[in-house]
Amino acid sequence: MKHPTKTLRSAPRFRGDPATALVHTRAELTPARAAMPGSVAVVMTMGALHEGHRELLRAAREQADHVIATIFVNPLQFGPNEDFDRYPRTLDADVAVCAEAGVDLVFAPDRDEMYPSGEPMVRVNPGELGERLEGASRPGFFHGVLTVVLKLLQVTRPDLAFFGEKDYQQLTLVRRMVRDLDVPVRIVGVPTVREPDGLALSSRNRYLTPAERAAALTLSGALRAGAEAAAQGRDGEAVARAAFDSDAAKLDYLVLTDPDLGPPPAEGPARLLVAAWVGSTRLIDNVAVEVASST
Ligand SMILES: Nc1ncnc2c1ncn2[C@@H]1O[C@H](COP(=O)(O)OP(=O)(O)OP(=O)(O)O)[C@@H](O)[C@H]1O
Ligand SMILES: CC(C)(CO)[C@@H](O)C(=O)[O-]
Ligand code: BAL
Repeated sequence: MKHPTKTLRSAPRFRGDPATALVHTRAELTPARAAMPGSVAVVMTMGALHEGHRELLRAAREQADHVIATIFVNPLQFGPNEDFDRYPRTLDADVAVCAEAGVDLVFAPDRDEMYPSGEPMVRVNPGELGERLEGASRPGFFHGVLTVVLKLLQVTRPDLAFFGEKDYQQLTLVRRMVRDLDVPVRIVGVPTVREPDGLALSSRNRYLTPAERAAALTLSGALRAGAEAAAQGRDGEAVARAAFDSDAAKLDYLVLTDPDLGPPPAEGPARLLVAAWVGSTRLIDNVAVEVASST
């Protein structure tokens, strides 16, 4: 069911849709945001929207009076040899998804709008957690992510902001940033949406050939095996490594941690995380684990 939305009179309508406005500049965003009474949620994306993003939008729609979606492929978080140029850009389809999900306002700035002075001199430092896992393979990645997340929080001024657990380290660091820097917003994590066969939805899945799509199942398969083993008191990380098919994909990391990405607990809630290359595509995934004591 489409949730009712309140019309914002001060912003241009997307293709005449009465409920969803599309804006590209802060000058347009500011009055449209100011015209939103009640609570506001933001869902930040890089576009190429899929069912995972739809779940974030649904959760936001349920928990706030108004929803703002942002669509911006942030150059600051891409390394020099990464896929910034290749990243899918499907704005028309994305705005249609947002309209269908009952989003009030889509903010889709270009690079100059977000970074009018070029590369920002001042950036958010994610600390040592930003150097591990994703940060080890993608130097500067979390500086870029947290900087743009903070900027988008400043311009949208939401009460709630929704992030997917698929990017678990990102979610963890956004929570830390908000706490450490006293940003007045509540961060809401949304469980990972998967294909029926277990593959975590990701915009980068579009890069996969059919053979690579099949090979990519080794990520979720290994996590499942590891989680089951840990729940039975066995070494979840070791079992997951053994289950990972290194002919199908090239492993980057596969680690068991505590829920805050610290050392793994002997017992209780934990997280198992994986990153791997499938052909030229780098994919990540993770699951919640309940470690049973081995004694
Ligand atoms: N399968 C998913 N389930 C839940 N949330 C998701 C899923 N995929 C992405 N998200 C969330 O959507 C938000 C926007 O992510 P983004 O636009 O980068 O999509 P993505 O699929 O993660 O792309 P990429 O393939 O580049 O990693 C993030 O908070 C991300 O965690
Ligand atoms: C949070 C985010 C939109 C910042 O560019 C991006 O990292 C993403 O899509 O997960
Ligand atoms: N999905 C997180 C953003 C990125 O991988 O660049």
